[in-house]
Amino acid sequence: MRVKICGITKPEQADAIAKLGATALGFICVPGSPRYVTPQQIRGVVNHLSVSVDRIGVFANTSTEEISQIVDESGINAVQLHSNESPEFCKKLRQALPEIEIIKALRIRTSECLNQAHSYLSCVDTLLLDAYHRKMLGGTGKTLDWQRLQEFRPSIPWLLAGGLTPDNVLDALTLVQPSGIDLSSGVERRPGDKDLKKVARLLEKLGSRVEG
Ligand SMILES: O=C(O)c1ccccc1N[C@@H]1O[C@H](COP(=O)(O)O)[C@@H](O)[C@H]1O
Repeated sequence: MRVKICGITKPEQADAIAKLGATALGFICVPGSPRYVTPQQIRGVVNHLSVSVDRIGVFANTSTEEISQIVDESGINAVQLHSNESPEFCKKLRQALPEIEIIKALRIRTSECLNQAHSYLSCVDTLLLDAYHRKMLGGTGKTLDWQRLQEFRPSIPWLLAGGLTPDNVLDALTLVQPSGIDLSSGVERRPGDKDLKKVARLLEKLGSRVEG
């Protein structure tokens, strides 16, 4: 299982989290988020890494041109689209960045929102489910109704996000079978400042479920 720790801002925390066994680090490229980092800051973190992990940039309604430029400048190898990006936009981005993993986040307000997944299956590599919040795009700490996700088995890999913590992650995983999980506020002291003890506890709880 993939384990993504999102909202990284500090080079030394990124390297420590990767060494603890996380398989992906997430960087918020959404201005206005308290976890926002510039492409140069991401480059600083990526250059500081001593182990190999996926480096995922999180975007919200950003143009393909701007995403391509940030990919070049920062050294990320995956792009997470966390707003209202259409399947057509995802196809255009795939053409612009054929080597880059594209992850489409769906913010789930009602069970019907899960039906949107079908439209993205042929144009992205991975889906991500996050909880809907009226005012915030992400990093909300709000959980999804895992019971209602039991039948969610898309034909492409998917990540479960939304309010996961070291304390509730195993409860979530007894109900749903995602290909990976994504945590931000559940493993931090304050936005952008990760709590390494919480990350260690998370990875300890996951044990052999984490992919090698
Ligand atoms: O974290 C943010 O500030 C953020 C801003 C804009 C879009 C997405 C954002 N974060 C995403 O939120 C989920 C997890 O949040 P949490 O674990 O509930 O705190 C994750 O997918 C992040 O990439």
